[in-house]
Amino acid sequence: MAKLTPMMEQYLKIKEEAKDAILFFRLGDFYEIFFDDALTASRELEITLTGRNAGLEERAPMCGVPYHAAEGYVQRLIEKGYKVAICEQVEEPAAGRGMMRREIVRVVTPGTLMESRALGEKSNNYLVCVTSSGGMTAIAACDLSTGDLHVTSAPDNDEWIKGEVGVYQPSEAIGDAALLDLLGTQAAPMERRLVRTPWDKSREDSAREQFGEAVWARLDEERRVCVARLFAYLAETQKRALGQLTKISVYEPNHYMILDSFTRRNLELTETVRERSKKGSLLWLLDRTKTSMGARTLRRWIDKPLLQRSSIEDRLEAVEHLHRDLILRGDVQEALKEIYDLERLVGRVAFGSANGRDMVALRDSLLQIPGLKQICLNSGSQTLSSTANRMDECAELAQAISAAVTDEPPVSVRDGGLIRKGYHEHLDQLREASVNGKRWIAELEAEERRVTGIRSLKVGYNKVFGYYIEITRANLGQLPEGRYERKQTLANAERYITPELKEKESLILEAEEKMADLEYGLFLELRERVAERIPRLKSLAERVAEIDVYQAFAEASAEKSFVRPQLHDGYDLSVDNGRHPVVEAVMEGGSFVANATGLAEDGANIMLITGPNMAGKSTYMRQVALISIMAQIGCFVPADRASVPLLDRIFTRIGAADDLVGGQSTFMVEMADIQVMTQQATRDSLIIIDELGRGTSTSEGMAIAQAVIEHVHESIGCKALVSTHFHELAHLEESLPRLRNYCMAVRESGDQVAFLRKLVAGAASTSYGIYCARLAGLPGSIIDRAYGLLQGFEQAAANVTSGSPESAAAQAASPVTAPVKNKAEDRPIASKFNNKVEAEATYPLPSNEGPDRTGEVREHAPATRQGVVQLSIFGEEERAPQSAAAPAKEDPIKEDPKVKQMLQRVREIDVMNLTPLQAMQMLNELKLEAQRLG
Ligand SMILES: Nc1ncnc2c1ncn2[C@@H]1O[C@H](COP(=O)(O)OP(=O)(O)OP(=O)(O)O)[C@@H](O)[C@H]1O
Repeated sequence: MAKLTPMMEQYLKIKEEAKDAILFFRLGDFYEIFFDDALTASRELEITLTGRNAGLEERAPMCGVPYHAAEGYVQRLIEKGYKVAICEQVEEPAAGRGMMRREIVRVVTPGTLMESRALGEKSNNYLVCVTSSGGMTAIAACDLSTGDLHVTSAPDNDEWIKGEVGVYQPSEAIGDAALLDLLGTQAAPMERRLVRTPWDKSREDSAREQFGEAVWARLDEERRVCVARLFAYLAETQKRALGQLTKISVYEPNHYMILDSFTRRNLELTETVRERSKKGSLLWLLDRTKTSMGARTLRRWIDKPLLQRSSIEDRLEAVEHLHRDLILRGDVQEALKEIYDLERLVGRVAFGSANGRDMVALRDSLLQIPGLKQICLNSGSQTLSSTANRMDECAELAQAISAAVTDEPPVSVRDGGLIRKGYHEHLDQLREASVNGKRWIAELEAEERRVTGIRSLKVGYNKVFGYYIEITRANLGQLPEGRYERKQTLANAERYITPELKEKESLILEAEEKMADLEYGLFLELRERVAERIPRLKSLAERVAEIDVYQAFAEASAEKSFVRPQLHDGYDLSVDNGRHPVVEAVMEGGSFVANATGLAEDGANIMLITGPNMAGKSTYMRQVALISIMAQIGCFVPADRASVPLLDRIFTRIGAADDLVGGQSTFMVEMADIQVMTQQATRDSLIIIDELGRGTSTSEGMAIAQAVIEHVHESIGCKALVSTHFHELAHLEESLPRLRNYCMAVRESGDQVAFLRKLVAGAASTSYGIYCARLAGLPGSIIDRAYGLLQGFEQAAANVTSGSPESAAAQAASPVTAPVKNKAEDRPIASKFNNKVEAEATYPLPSNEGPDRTGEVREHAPATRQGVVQLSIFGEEERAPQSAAAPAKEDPIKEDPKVKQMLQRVREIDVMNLTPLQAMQMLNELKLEAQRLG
């Protein structure tokens, strides 16, 4: 039996502790990686795979990286989603002893990075822990690099978990395995690849000790469970004190507007849908922050709009002052510019990696605080004053750093040059000794040249021999015998020493070594003092970040002509000349067309928007949501005037963001979203659905769309914006009193169509789909063929008889605004719907009039001016004709004998007993008859 070498035995023992990580095993100047880890690492890092005798029959696969370059390699593995365990030698090598002790000193994971290029300056790097207990799910999110720790909980609910975790865009998740699986299927909305580790170890006692009894006592049970597990993970991976974790911010989910991850993406709050880049998002537009802390806070605010009016008003008050007063804004910006990333600094102090330069940066930042505080106190803004009053200047800390640290310290903290003269007496003495020694040596050169007469004689230094006197071979003859001791012979020169020189040398070296040690010790003392003030520094950082976001809002609002929104506790949402802030910003020459919005409790709360492709429907609907979000984060809004209620939630179902996750079809994704919406929307929510009901057959899509709209209207009662290509749904305005039709105006001239981007009352009647296809540059042959086919379809629809092709049947069915299946199904409609059925015919339009008989809009006059026969089958109950439809009913055209005759025909049909196919045939007969009657 082969026997493992002792080193390999040690390796395998340690590897047991870090099974899910790649183990970096320190051997001298290298980290060596063995076995499967070596196969992975050599592949991922593109480093050579070798082998090492392990005492086994075969050599163990091995690869390695030099320890001084390890950070970059670790980094690359983390970015690829691995964890790395760093194993060091934890005792000095000594002769005659057996194996040196080695231990894992830290496990680096994506969610626990402390300092690396992967940490975006302006974004947090979160590790989340998700646990469920007693019917409640708790989520804790921690950014170890800044010391942020948030925790919340809610009754178990998959949608909530996915949405809430999505807010943090974590790079790593731990906790209950089942919950992690849930996150896995929703990986798409996350910014980065999510590394998941099931984790059930808990350290409640140490967590309680860390945050204090008082804080712990206030946490609900499920939140304690979650934090204790998170804490165990951090303790086991970091293996050091976590001084930066001083505070738990506990929040209730219902204190913020709820935005699920799809809505967040659809509205492009922090990244765009297509490129997933910050550029082009709301965050990008508003980010005028001057500090990294401010930038991270802005992102958090955008992700969590507030629901308490007073808190929003406080923010708006500060923004208003900074918006109005240019000088104030300028002063605040100047002060902020000099403030360093205090949060990350605090993280590095706690982690033990802060160096002299960090201290200088901290000092310079702290020196800005009194000035910033004064500016805010004099600003006249209550919010700014109260924030300033809560700012702890930490003046004694700035002083201590100033007194101790030189102005330009080196990167390393081990090699001296850190501590200022006059700070420490013994250090000054050592320095003096070293300086004197060096002066003596400098003088020695001149003196010996004089005595020997050798002008090229020089005193030099190297690491191996120390100080020496060097004389070139040519001058050796001049050197008096026995003056120096020979030390080293070079090709061209001899090097000598003298006892006195060696004496001075040891003085200097000793002093220097002592100085470096002493300086390091003094620096650690200072860092310790900073560490004691971490909680104060962290809350100072929060205040600074807050002020930074206020000025960013003010700056963007001034530049983009936003106005302060009026918030109220009521229902109605009313906006004059609202704009989409980002679309407007990227459009040249101020050509964005502003549009009003009015959604009222006693008027209409559902806007049904029809209109051609490319008309601006999605932009308009997103703009309404963005205005609400901007108001609720405390920013001014892109409008001439906006009066907005507090929305508890925004749901969006917008086509462009369709990520076909987990093999679901577009239609299934849509239906799943709608299901969540119908379940969770309240009266105070806003629903946005773009192109409701697409993705399935026309009649089924339309049927679903109508049913959903009716449900929103009757059962939820919230504000809703719905766009659809089913122009036939416009009739809903007659039966649903709180729904209004709108469309995007279009001007047709010849075969040109101009999109006016103006929202007007009334319904549109064509999609200009083929026209848009032409704009998109499809070949002329395809466009011509499409127009030809369209005509054919329309013709076929008009002539359809029993057994006709399905496509034609679908076309023919399109005017049937009822969930009639177009596949022949023999049950009568009545048995299927089992309720009141009503039939009605509409009549030909006079040729010079658009469908909008009120005459408000002429520009979207449709191409189809023939009459349609409409057969409506309503669900559940008979709906009395609504007042909105009344003018149409009294229309003199209805008195026309031909029309009367048609209406009579329709009323005679026994719709209740028709099968869907029969209904369609009947419909077409009616159409033909209408045509015959002219
Ligand atoms: N109010 C506006 N003013 C100026 N340009 C606008 C406006 N609204 C939209 N646009 C421009 O029109 C383009 C199309 O807008 P949008 O995507 O909203 O159309 P849509 O009606 O939803 O189209 P589709 O039905 O094809 O999705 C946008 O990319 C934008 O550049």
